[in-house]
Amino acid sequence: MAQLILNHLTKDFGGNGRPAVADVSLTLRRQAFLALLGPSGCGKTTVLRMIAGFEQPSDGSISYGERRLSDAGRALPPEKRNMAMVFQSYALWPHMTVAQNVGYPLKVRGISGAQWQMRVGEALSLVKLTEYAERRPAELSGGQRQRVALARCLVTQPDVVLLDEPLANLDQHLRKAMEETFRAFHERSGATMVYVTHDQAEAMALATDVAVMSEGRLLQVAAPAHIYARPEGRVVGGLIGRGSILRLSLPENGERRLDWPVLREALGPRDVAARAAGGGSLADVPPADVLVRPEQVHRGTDGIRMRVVSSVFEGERFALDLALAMASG
Ligand SMILES: Nc1ncnc2c1ncn2[C@@H]1O[C@H](COP(=O)(O)OP(=O)(O)OP(=O)(O)O)[C@@H](O)[C@H]1O
Repeated sequence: MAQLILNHLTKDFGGNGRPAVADVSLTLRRQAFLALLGPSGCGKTTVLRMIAGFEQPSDGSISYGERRLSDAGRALPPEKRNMAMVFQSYALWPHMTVAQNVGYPLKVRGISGAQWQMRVGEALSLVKLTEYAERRPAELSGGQRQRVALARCLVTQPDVVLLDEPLANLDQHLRKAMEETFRAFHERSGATMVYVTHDQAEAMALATDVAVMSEGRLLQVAAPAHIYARPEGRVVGGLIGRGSILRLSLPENGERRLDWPVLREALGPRDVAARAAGGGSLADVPPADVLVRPEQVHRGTDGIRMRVVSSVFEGERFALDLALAMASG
């Protein structure tokens, strides 16, 4: 089965700073749904644009199965890649009806008549817009417009669908509903999807794989549950899920997962922590980053004292911001 392969992909726009994308390698199996996540300016859109063929790599290559799509020497034009891209701005033709917008890529490919009707009808039905076929984009809500853009993508039966923050312009409620549409779209189309987002909750909800980038580099790629449980380093730990990262001197026992007694001692006075290390002093042990998730914090008699800095009502629960006596967060 064909795979999308990024091999040491690099893009340098020629400024004085670091490359926009630096040495990114990634293999995506067919039907994977990759969420590309990271802070603003980390290179997500540039990766997407290179896959689509709108930018040429400065180094490295992109292949789909055996087929080389681009490298620093040559690049297959976007229309020859059998990919489709969905933008934040929808990019619909205002003078065309919904059906004409959806069917436009078929028309460009010379498909008309009954075949055109059937494929447009199927695509509209999938995004639940059959009744809106004759409307114009101006007569639709933001969510409906985005569904038209998705349907237009679906009719071409692309191998790869590239989505650049497709829900960024929608309100929270609509985003949730659209996540369902994306899931159905993914199942139905069987395409490989690459989805750029700032929103880690959205990424976790939709993706089969999450890739985190920072400053042009790929930091970690893993399934959502894995990256949540075992983020590599401060940047990924800070981006994925909620939690606090504490800097603590810990006894070196090679364990990544800490039992509460060990953590309690590390949070306590230094001489107690030193005992946990086997009698030596922890003063020389370089501090390590310890990620604590909200669901791992329990109230009990065996605990340590914390101060409630703030309490925010979130519907089914309160979110408390807690401060330790010795560390912030
Ligand atoms: N055409 C260009 N010419 C020069 N520099 C560019 C160009 N496109 C992007 N860059 C730079 O490359 C870096 C990465 O940009 P990119 O748009 O890929 O980031 P991003 O992660 O998608 O950001 P955001 O989440 O804000 O959209 C940025 O520093 C940006 O200024």
